[in-house]
Amino acid sequence: MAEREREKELEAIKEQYLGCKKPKKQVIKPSEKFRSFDWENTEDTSRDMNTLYQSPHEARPLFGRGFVAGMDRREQKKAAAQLEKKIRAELRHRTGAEDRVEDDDLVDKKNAAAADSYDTFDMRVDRHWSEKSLAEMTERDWRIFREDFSISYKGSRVPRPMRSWSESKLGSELLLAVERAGYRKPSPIQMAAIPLGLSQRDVIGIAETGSGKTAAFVLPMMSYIAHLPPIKDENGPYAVVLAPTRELAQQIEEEAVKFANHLGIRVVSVVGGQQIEGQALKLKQGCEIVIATPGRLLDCLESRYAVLNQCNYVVLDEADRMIDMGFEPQVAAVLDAMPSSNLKPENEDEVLDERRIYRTT
Ligand SMILES: Nc1ncnc2c1ncn2[C@@H]1O[C@H](COP(=O)(O)OP(=O)(O)OP(=O)(O)O)[C@@H](O)[C@H]1O
Repeated sequence: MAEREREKELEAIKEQYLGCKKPKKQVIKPSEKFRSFDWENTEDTSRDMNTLYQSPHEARPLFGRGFVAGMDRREQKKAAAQLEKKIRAELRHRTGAEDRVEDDDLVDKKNAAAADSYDTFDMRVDRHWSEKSLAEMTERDWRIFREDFSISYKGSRVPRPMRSWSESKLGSELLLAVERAGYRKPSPIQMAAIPLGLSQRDVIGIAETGSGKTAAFVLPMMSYIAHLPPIKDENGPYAVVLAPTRELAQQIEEEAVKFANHLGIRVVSVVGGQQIEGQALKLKQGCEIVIATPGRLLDCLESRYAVLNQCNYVVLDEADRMIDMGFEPQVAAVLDAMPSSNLKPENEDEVLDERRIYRTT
Protein backbone atom coordinates (compact mmCIF):
# COMPACT_ATOMS: atom_id res chain seq x y z
CA MET A 1 0.00 0.00 0.00
CA ALA A 2 2.78 2.34 0.95
CA GLU A 3 4.50 1.40 -2.29
CA ARG A 4 1.50 2.43 -4.37
CA GLU A 5 1.29 5.66 -2.51
CA ARG A 6 4.92 6.28 -3.29
CA GLU A 7 4.40 5.51 -7.00
CA LYS A 8 1.48 7.97 -7.16
CA GLU A 9 3.60 10.59 -5.48
CA LEU A 10 6.41 10.01 -7.98
CA GLU A 11 3.95 10.31 -10.91
CA ALA A 12 2.65 13.58 -9.51
CA ILE A 13 6.20 14.96 -9.15
CA LYS A 14 7.05 13.89 -12.76
CA GLU A 15 3.84 15.43 -14.08
CA GLN A 16 4.66 18.67 -12.29
CA TYR A 17 8.20 18.97 -13.63
CA LEU A 18 8.15 17.02 -16.92
CA GLY A 19 4.62 17.71 -18.16
CA CYS A 20 1.81 15.29 -18.64
CA LYS A 21 1.88 12.44 -21.07
CA LYS A 22 -1.86 12.43 -21.82
CA PRO A 23 -2.67 11.67 -25.48
CA LYS A 24 -3.61 14.83 -27.56
CA LYS A 25 -7.25 15.41 -28.35
CA GLN A 26 -7.80 14.91 -32.06
CA VAL A 27 -9.31 17.96 -33.76
CA ILE A 28 -11.33 17.32 -36.94
CA LYS A 29 -11.44 20.13 -39.46
CA PRO A 30 -14.95 21.16 -40.57
CA SER A 31 -14.01 20.43 -44.20
CA GLU A 32 -13.15 16.89 -43.16
CA LYS A 33 -16.13 16.60 -40.93
CA PHE A 34 -18.71 17.67 -43.59
CA ARG A 35 -17.02 16.01 -46.55
CA SER A 36 -19.59 13.36 -46.89
CA PHE A 37 -22.45 15.51 -45.58
CA ASP A 38 -25.43 15.65 -47.89
CA TRP A 39 -28.91 17.17 -47.69
CA GLU A 40 -32.22 16.93 -49.29
CA ASN A 41 -32.96 19.47 -52.04
CA THR A 42 -35.99 20.65 -50.11
CA GLU A 43 -33.75 21.48 -47.18
CA ASP A 44 -31.85 24.03 -49.28
CA THR A 45 -33.17 27.31 -47.96
CA SER A 46 -30.62 29.45 -49.78
CA ARG A 47 -33.01 29.75 -52.75
CA ASP A 48 -36.75 29.91 -53.04
CA MET A 49 -38.09 26.63 -54.32
CA ASN A 50 -41.30 28.30 -55.44
CA THR A 51 -40.78 29.37 -59.06
CA LEU A 52 -42.95 32.38 -58.41
CA TYR A 53 -40.16 33.86 -56.34
CA GLN A 54 -37.27 32.75 -58.50
CA SER A 55 -36.79 36.09 -60.26
CA PRO A 56 -37.67 38.65 -57.66
CA HIS A 57 -37.87 42.34 -58.54
CA GLU A 58 -34.36 43.47 -59.23
CA ALA A 59 -33.11 46.73 -57.87
CA ARG A 60 -30.99 48.58 -60.44
CA PRO A 61 -28.82 50.88 -58.48
CA LEU A 62 -27.37 53.74 -60.50
CA PHE A 63 -24.01 55.12 -59.63
CA GLY A 64 -21.87 57.72 -61.26
CA ARG A 65 -22.15 61.29 -62.41
CA GLY A 66 -25.58 62.77 -61.91
CA PHE A 67 -26.92 59.78 -59.99
CA VAL A 68 -27.12 58.68 -56.43
CA ALA A 69 -27.81 55.06 -55.82
CA GLY A 70 -31.42 54.43 -56.66
CA MET A 71 -33.91 52.62 -58.82
CA ASP A 72 -34.05 53.02 -62.56
CA ARG A 73 -37.69 54.04 -62.88
CA ARG A 74 -37.36 54.45 -66.64
CA GLU A 75 -36.35 50.81 -67.06
CA GLN A 76 -39.24 49.78 -64.88
CA LYS A 77 -41.60 51.79 -67.05
CA LYS A 78 -40.24 50.12 -70.17
CA ALA A 79 -40.75 46.70 -68.60
CA ALA A 80 -44.28 47.70 -67.57
CA ALA A 81 -45.01 48.84 -71.13
CA GLN A 82 -43.86 45.51 -72.55
CA LEU A 83 -45.99 43.69 -70.04
CA GLU A 84 -49.00 45.84 -70.96
CA LYS A 85 -48.48 44.96 -74.63
CA LYS A 86 -48.24 41.26 -73.80
CA ILE A 87 -51.42 41.35 -71.72
CA ARG A 88 -53.29 43.19 -74.48
CA ALA A 89 -52.17 40.60 -77.04
CA GLU A 90 -53.20 37.78 -74.71
CA LEU A 91 -56.62 39.34 -74.13
CA ARG A 92 -57.14 39.79 -77.84
CA HIS A 93 -56.15 36.20 -78.41
CA ARG A 94 -58.60 34.95 -75.79
CA THR A 95 -61.52 37.08 -76.93
CA GLY A 96 -60.74 36.37 -80.59
CA ALA A 97 -60.53 40.08 -81.34
CA GLU A 98 -58.51 41.18 -84.37
CA ASP A 99 -54.96 42.36 -83.92
CA ARG A 100 -55.04 46.10 -83.82
CA VAL A 101 -51.57 47.34 -84.65
CA GLU A 102 -52.66 50.96 -84.11
CA ASP A 103 -53.41 50.15 -80.47
CA ASP A 104 -49.90 48.83 -79.96
CA ASP A 105 -48.40 51.77 -81.79
CA LEU A 106 -50.34 54.13 -79.61
CA VAL A 107 -49.18 52.37 -76.46
CA ASP A 108 -45.60 52.42 -77.77
CA LYS A 109 -45.72 56.11 -78.54
CA LYS A 110 -47.36 56.95 -75.24
CA ASN A 111 -44.77 54.99 -73.30
CA ALA A 112 -41.84 56.34 -75.31
CA ALA A 113 -43.05 59.87 -74.66
CA ALA A 114 -43.46 59.11 -70.98
CA ALA A 115 -39.99 57.56 -70.79
CA ASP A 116 -38.43 60.56 -72.56
CA SER A 117 -40.07 63.24 -70.54
CA TYR A 118 -39.19 61.78 -67.15
CA ASP A 119 -35.75 61.10 -65.81
CA THR A 120 -34.56 58.19 -63.69
CA PHE A 121 -35.97 59.83 -60.57
CA ASP A 122 -39.36 60.25 -62.18
CA MET A 123 -38.79 63.98 -62.48
CA ARG A 124 -40.01 65.78 -65.59
CA VAL A 125 -37.25 66.29 -68.14
CA ASP A 126 -37.23 69.57 -70.05
CA ARG A 127 -36.69 69.57 -73.82
CA HIS A 128 -33.51 71.07 -75.29
CA TRP A 129 -33.77 74.72 -76.38
CA SER A 130 -33.27 73.73 -80.02
CA GLU A 131 -36.56 71.79 -79.90
CA LYS A 132 -38.52 74.71 -78.53
CA SER A 133 -40.26 77.59 -80.20
CA LEU A 134 -39.25 81.13 -79.27
CA ALA A 135 -42.33 81.49 -77.06
CA GLU A 136 -41.45 78.33 -75.12
CA MET A 137 -37.92 79.45 -74.25
CA THR A 138 -37.40 79.85 -70.51
CA GLU A 139 -34.72 81.87 -68.71
CA ARG A 140 -32.88 78.59 -68.14
CA ASP A 141 -33.00 77.76 -71.89
CA TRP A 142 -31.53 81.16 -72.73
CA ARG A 143 -28.78 80.63 -70.20
CA ILE A 144 -27.92 77.23 -71.70
CA PHE A 145 -28.07 78.73 -75.20
CA ARG A 146 -25.61 81.47 -74.22
CA GLU A 147 -23.32 78.90 -72.60
CA ASP A 148 -23.48 76.66 -75.67
CA PHE A 149 -22.15 79.48 -77.86
CA SER A 150 -19.93 81.18 -75.24
CA ILE A 151 -21.94 84.39 -75.50
CA SER A 152 -21.62 86.85 -72.64
CA TYR A 153 -22.77 90.43 -72.22
CA LYS A 154 -21.97 93.46 -70.18
CA GLY A 155 -24.70 96.06 -70.10
CA SER A 156 -28.27 96.69 -69.15
CA ARG A 157 -31.53 95.74 -70.89
CA VAL A 158 -29.69 93.55 -73.38
CA PRO A 159 -32.00 92.07 -76.04
CA ARG A 160 -32.11 88.29 -76.46
CA PRO A 161 -29.63 86.78 -78.92
CA MET A 162 -31.08 85.34 -82.13
CA ARG A 163 -31.01 81.56 -82.48
CA SER A 164 -31.30 81.50 -86.26
CA TRP A 165 -31.52 83.88 -89.19
CA SER A 166 -35.26 83.37 -89.46
CA GLU A 167 -35.69 84.62 -85.89
CA SER A 168 -33.82 87.85 -86.59
CA LYS A 169 -35.59 91.06 -87.51
CA LEU A 170 -33.41 91.70 -90.54
CA GLY A 171 -36.21 91.94 -93.10
CA SER A 172 -36.98 89.60 -95.97
CA GLU A 173 -34.60 91.19 -98.50
CA LEU A 174 -31.59 91.05 -96.21
CA LEU A 175 -32.47 87.49 -95.21
CA LEU A 176 -32.51 86.56 -98.87
CA ALA A 177 -29.11 88.20 -99.29
CA VAL A 178 -27.80 86.24 -96.30
CA GLU A 179 -29.12 83.02 -97.85
CA ARG A 180 -27.52 83.86 -101.18
CA ALA A 181 -24.20 84.54 -99.40
CA GLY A 182 -24.43 80.94 -98.20
CA TYR A 183 -24.59 81.78 -94.48
CA ARG A 184 -26.74 78.96 -93.17
CA LYS A 185 -26.39 79.69 -89.47
CA PRO A 186 -25.38 82.89 -87.70
CA SER A 187 -22.05 82.77 -85.86
CA PRO A 188 -22.11 83.47 -82.08
CA ILE A 189 -21.00 87.11 -82.48
CA GLN A 190 -23.73 87.56 -85.08
CA MET A 191 -26.31 85.92 -82.77
CA ALA A 192 -25.40 88.35 -80.01
CA ALA A 193 -24.58 91.58 -81.84
CA ILE A 194 -27.22 91.72 -84.60
CA PRO A 195 -30.24 92.06 -82.24
CA LEU A 196 -28.30 94.78 -80.36
CA GLY A 197 -27.46 96.61 -83.59
CA LEU A 198 -31.07 96.34 -84.77
CA SER A 199 -32.31 97.89 -81.55
CA GLN A 200 -30.14 100.97 -82.25
CA ARG A 201 -27.87 100.32 -79.27
CA ASP A 202 -24.19 101.14 -79.07
CA VAL A 203 -22.22 97.91 -79.13
CA ILE A 204 -18.66 96.86 -78.44
CA GLY A 205 -18.29 93.40 -79.95
CA ILE A 206 -15.37 91.18 -79.04
CA ALA A 207 -14.79 87.95 -80.95
CA GLU A 208 -11.83 86.13 -82.41
CA THR A 209 -10.50 86.56 -85.94
CA GLY A 210 -12.60 84.99 -88.66
CA SER A 211 -15.67 84.68 -86.46
CA GLY A 212 -17.91 86.77 -88.72
CA LYS A 213 -17.65 90.16 -86.99
CA THR A 214 -17.99 92.01 -90.30
CA ALA A 215 -21.48 90.67 -91.05
CA ALA A 216 -22.36 91.25 -87.38
CA PHE A 217 -22.05 95.01 -87.84
CA VAL A 218 -22.75 95.27 -91.58
CA LEU A 219 -26.19 93.60 -91.48
CA PRO A 220 -27.81 95.88 -88.83
CA MET A 221 -26.21 98.82 -90.67
CA MET A 222 -27.86 97.73 -93.93
CA SER A 223 -31.17 97.22 -92.16
CA TYR A 224 -30.95 100.79 -90.81
CA ILE A 225 -30.06 102.24 -94.23
CA ALA A 226 -32.75 100.23 -96.05
CA HIS A 227 -35.38 102.32 -94.25
CA LEU A 228 -33.86 105.63 -95.43
CA PRO A 229 -34.27 107.30 -98.82
CA PRO A 230 -31.34 106.81 -101.24
CA ILE A 231 -28.58 109.41 -100.98
CA LYS A 232 -28.61 112.04 -103.71
CA ASP A 233 -25.34 113.45 -105.05
CA GLU A 234 -22.58 114.09 -102.54
CA ASN A 235 -24.83 114.36 -99.47
CA GLY A 236 -23.94 110.96 -98.05
CA PRO A 237 -23.00 108.73 -96.50
CA TYR A 238 -25.43 107.47 -93.84
CA ALA A 239 -22.79 105.22 -92.29
CA VAL A 240 -19.02 105.12 -91.94
CA VAL A 241 -16.81 102.15 -91.13
CA LEU A 242 -13.27 102.99 -90.05
CA ALA A 243 -10.57 100.32 -90.20
CA PRO A 244 -6.88 100.52 -89.34
CA THR A 245 -5.53 99.15 -92.65
CA ARG A 246 -6.28 99.34 -96.34
CA GLU A 247 -6.49 95.54 -96.58
CA LEU A 248 -9.00 95.31 -93.79
CA ALA A 249 -11.11 98.11 -95.32
CA GLN A 250 -11.14 96.22 -98.62
CA GLN A 251 -12.14 92.97 -96.87
CA ILE A 252 -15.03 94.79 -95.20
CA GLU A 253 -16.05 96.26 -98.55
CA GLU A 254 -16.13 92.78 -100.11
CA GLU A 255 -18.32 91.50 -97.30
CA ALA A 256 -20.62 94.55 -97.38
CA VAL A 257 -21.08 94.41 -101.15
CA LYS A 258 -22.45 90.84 -100.84
CA PHE A 259 -25.51 92.22 -99.06
CA ALA A 260 -25.60 95.81 -100.35
CA ASN A 261 -26.12 94.89 -104.02
CA HIS A 262 -29.41 93.16 -103.22
CA LEU A 263 -30.76 96.27 -101.54
CA GLY A 264 -29.42 98.86 -103.98
CA ILE A 265 -27.12 100.28 -101.29
CA ARG A 266 -23.91 101.83 -102.60
CA VAL A 267 -20.60 101.18 -100.81
CA VAL A 268 -17.45 103.22 -101.46
CA SER A 269 -14.03 102.52 -99.98
CA VAL A 270 -11.75 105.45 -99.23
CA VAL A 271 -8.27 104.18 -98.44
CA GLY A 272 -4.69 105.34 -98.76
CA GLY A 273 -2.39 104.16 -101.55
CA GLN A 274 -4.92 104.97 -104.29
CA GLN A 275 -5.71 108.14 -106.27
CA ILE A 276 -7.86 110.39 -104.10
CA GLU A 277 -9.58 111.86 -107.19
CA GLY A 278 -11.11 108.53 -108.20
CA GLN A 279 -12.49 108.08 -104.69
CA ALA A 280 -13.73 111.70 -104.68
CA LEU A 281 -15.65 111.03 -107.89
CA LYS A 282 -17.37 108.00 -106.39
CA LEU A 283 -18.26 109.99 -103.27
CA LYS A 284 -19.69 112.77 -105.43
CA GLN A 285 -21.95 110.31 -107.26
CA GLY A 286 -23.51 109.46 -103.92
CA CYS A 287 -23.19 106.46 -101.60
CA GLU A 288 -24.86 105.24 -98.44
CA ILE A 289 -21.83 103.58 -96.84
CA VAL A 290 -18.19 104.67 -96.73
CA ILE A 291 -15.51 102.22 -95.62
CA ALA A 292 -12.30 104.08 -94.90
CA THR A 293 -8.97 104.29 -93.21
CA PRO A 294 -9.00 107.29 -90.83
CA GLY A 295 -6.22 109.33 -92.46
CA ARG A 296 -7.63 109.18 -96.02
CA LEU A 297 -11.19 109.91 -94.89
CA LEU A 298 -9.92 112.96 -92.99
CA ASP A 299 -8.16 114.13 -96.19
CA CYS A 300 -11.46 113.74 -98.09
CA LEU A 301 -13.34 115.69 -95.43
CA GLU A 302 -10.78 118.49 -95.40
CA SER A 303 -10.89 118.68 -99.22
CA ARG A 304 -14.72 118.70 -99.01
CA TYR A 305 -15.00 115.56 -101.16
CA ALA A 306 -17.13 114.07 -98.42
CA VAL A 307 -19.53 115.41 -95.82
CA LEU A 308 -20.73 113.55 -92.79
CA ASN A 309 -23.68 115.68 -91.71
CA GLN A 310 -26.13 112.84 -92.43
CA CYS A 311 -23.97 110.17 -90.87
CA ASN A 312 -25.55 108.55 -87.82
CA TYR A 313 -23.90 105.17 -87.89
CA VAL A 314 -20.22 104.66 -87.09
CA VAL A 315 -18.26 101.45 -86.82
CA LEU A 316 -14.70 101.40 -85.56
CA ASP A 317 -13.42 98.02 -86.70
CA GLU A 318 -10.43 96.83 -84.69
CA ALA A 319 -10.63 99.99 -82.57
CA ASP A 320 -7.87 98.77 -80.26
CA ARG A 321 -5.51 98.35 -83.22
CA MET A 322 -6.33 101.85 -84.48
CA ILE A 323 -5.34 103.24 -81.08
CA ASP A 324 -2.14 101.12 -81.09
CA MET A 325 -1.30 102.45 -84.56
CA GLY A 326 -1.71 106.05 -83.39
CA PHE A 327 -4.90 106.84 -85.36
CA GLU A 328 -6.71 108.28 -82.37
CA PRO A 329 -6.46 111.98 -83.44
CA GLN A 330 -7.69 111.21 -86.99
CA VAL A 331 -10.57 109.07 -85.69
CA ALA A 332 -11.52 111.84 -83.25
CA ALA A 333 -11.44 114.40 -86.08
CA VAL A 334 -13.69 112.19 -88.28
CA LEU A 335 -16.18 111.78 -85.40
CA ASP A 336 -16.13 115.54 -84.81
CA ALA A 337 -17.13 116.08 -88.45
CA MET A 338 -20.44 114.37 -87.70
CA PRO A 339 -23.27 116.30 -86.10
CA SER A 340 -22.68 115.87 -82.36
CA SER A 341 -26.34 115.10 -81.68
CA ASN A 342 -26.04 112.08 -83.99
CA LEU A 343 -23.55 110.44 -81.70
CA LYS A 344 -25.03 111.47 -78.41
CA PRO A 345 -26.37 108.36 -76.73
CA GLU A 346 -29.78 108.51 -75.10
CA ASN A 347 -28.42 106.98 -71.94
CA GLU A 348 -25.05 108.17 -70.67
CA ASP A 349 -24.32 104.67 -69.26
CA GLU A 350 -24.30 103.28 -72.76
CA VAL A 351 -21.51 105.48 -74.10
CA LEU A 352 -18.99 103.39 -75.96
CA ASP A 353 -15.59 103.36 -74.30
CA GLU A 354 -13.87 104.04 -77.60
CA ARG A 355 -16.11 106.98 -78.34
CA ARG A 356 -15.42 108.49 -74.96
CA ILE A 357 -11.71 108.20 -75.68
CA TYR A 358 -12.02 109.83 -79.05
CA ARG A 359 -14.32 112.57 -77.94
CA THR A 360 -12.21 113.66 -75.03
CA THR A 361 -8.94 113.91 -76.92
N1 LIG B 1 -22.75 83.11 -90.62
C1 LIG B 1 -21.79 82.79 -91.45
N2 LIG B 1 -21.83 81.61 -92.10
C2 LIG B 1 -20.84 81.26 -92.95
N3 LIG B 1 -19.77 82.03 -93.26
C3 LIG B 1 -19.67 83.22 -92.65
C4 LIG B 1 -20.68 83.67 -91.70
N4 LIG B 1 -20.32 84.89 -91.27
C5 LIG B 1 -19.17 85.20 -91.87
N5 LIG B 1 -18.76 84.21 -92.71
C6 LIG B 1 -17.54 84.15 -93.55
O1 LIG B 1 -16.46 83.91 -92.65
C7 LIG B 1 -15.29 84.59 -93.09
C8 LIG B 1 -14.72 85.43 -91.96
O2 LIG B 1 -15.62 86.45 -91.61
P1 LIG B 1 -15.13 87.91 -91.20
O3 LIG B 1 -14.10 88.42 -92.15
O4 LIG B 1 -16.35 88.73 -90.99
O5 LIG B 1 -14.45 87.60 -89.80
P2 LIG B 1 -13.87 88.66 -88.81
O6 LIG B 1 -14.24 88.19 -87.45
O7 LIG B 1 -14.29 90.03 -89.19
O8 LIG B 1 -12.34 88.45 -89.07
P3 LIG B 1 -11.18 89.51 -88.87
O9 LIG B 1 -10.94 89.58 -87.41
O10 LIG B 1 -10.05 88.88 -89.65
O11 LIG B 1 -11.65 90.79 -89.46
C9 LIG B 1 -15.71 85.43 -94.29
O12 LIG B 1 -15.30 84.78 -95.46
C10 LIG B 1 -17.22 85.46 -94.21
O13 LIG B 1 -17.78 85.54 -95.51
